[in-house]
Amino acid sequence: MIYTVTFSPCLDYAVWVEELKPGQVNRVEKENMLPGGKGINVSIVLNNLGFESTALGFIAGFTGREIEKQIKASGCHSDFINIEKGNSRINIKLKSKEETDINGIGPIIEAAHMNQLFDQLDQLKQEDILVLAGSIPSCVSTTIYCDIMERVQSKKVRVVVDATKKLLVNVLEKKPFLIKPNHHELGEIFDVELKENEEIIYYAKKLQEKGARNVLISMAGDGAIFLSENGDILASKAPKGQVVNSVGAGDSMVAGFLAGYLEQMGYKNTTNLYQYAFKMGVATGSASAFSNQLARKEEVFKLLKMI
Ligand SMILES: Nc1ncnc2c1ncn2[C@@H]1O[C@H](COP(=O)(O)OP(=O)(O)OP(=O)(O)O)[C@@H](O)[C@H]1O
Ligand SMILES: O=P(O)(O)OC[C@@]1(O)O[C@H](CO)[C@@H](O)[C@@H]1O
Repeated sequence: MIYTVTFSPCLDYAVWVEELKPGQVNRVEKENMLPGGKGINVSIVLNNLGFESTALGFIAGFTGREIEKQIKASGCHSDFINIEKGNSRINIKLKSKEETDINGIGPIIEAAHMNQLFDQLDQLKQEDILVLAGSIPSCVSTTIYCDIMERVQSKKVRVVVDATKKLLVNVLEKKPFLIKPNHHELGEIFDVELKENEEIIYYAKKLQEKGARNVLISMAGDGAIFLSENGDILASKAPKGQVVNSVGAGDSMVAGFLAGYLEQMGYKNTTNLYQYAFKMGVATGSASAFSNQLARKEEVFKLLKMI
């Protein structure tokens, strides 16, 4: 079974404004509101690709109820922990000449809520996959993903981490199965700005040396680079297309990678295991970027042929 954990789920309120005029009243041309948060996006895309998962995490208030309702309606399993005070975030995704994100704060997670999550994680079984993705509220320690990995360590759970800065660096010693920073986030860790593939590979290797088994670096419209635990280094350009909404492209990439990996494992085909998973990741990320909603199977397989 695959489990995703989103500490701070949200409603993503995407608005399209032809020309944004700061300091004035702007009227939107188009809008939509979808459940979001990185782990939740991974669960939704896995479901679109035909893989079951359960979305875990913390929700609160009327926004939390809407997130849960929409996730259920999409056919995903969820088992959220309810926080009594506050509301889950509404994150604004402003589409104009540039894409601007304004992400909310979200409710306070207390020790009792955290214990509930640990109780859920104790139910994980040997060989399950656990995706820890997204930011954490400031009341939670940046060792939390590492603490979770420690809790499930004896079960050989394959853990995927999509996080930034210390939250990501702190898990490396626990040998996560996969990490997926984008190239800006990779640069941020080492306080450098990364442009060339050679530089990106150099710093991605450093994360591998610190413990990550597989490292996937996404580069938005420039594609992605992958360093496998077998020592292979793969690079792919992103397929060309019309970008509609790239929110969740990175999460879709994680879901596509896992779907590709599990598909090949199902066929007991380990020869091109990571190559196929990587291609599926790129295709799924781009399928999300080229669409108003998260990637769907048909679009993914169309793009896969172009990679
Ligand atoms: N403009 C684009 N054109 C084509 N493909 C794209 C574009 N943006 C994203 N993608 C695809 O999605 C993948 C992941 O994108 P990106 O690097 O933006 O992830 P991210 O920064 O983690 O995004 P997010 O946090 O919004 O999920 C890319 O490697 C690429 O395959
Ligand atoms: O604030 P975080 O947790 O880092 O990111 C949250 C978020 O930007 O990530 C997803 C896209 O990856 C969106 O659905 C959501 O709004």
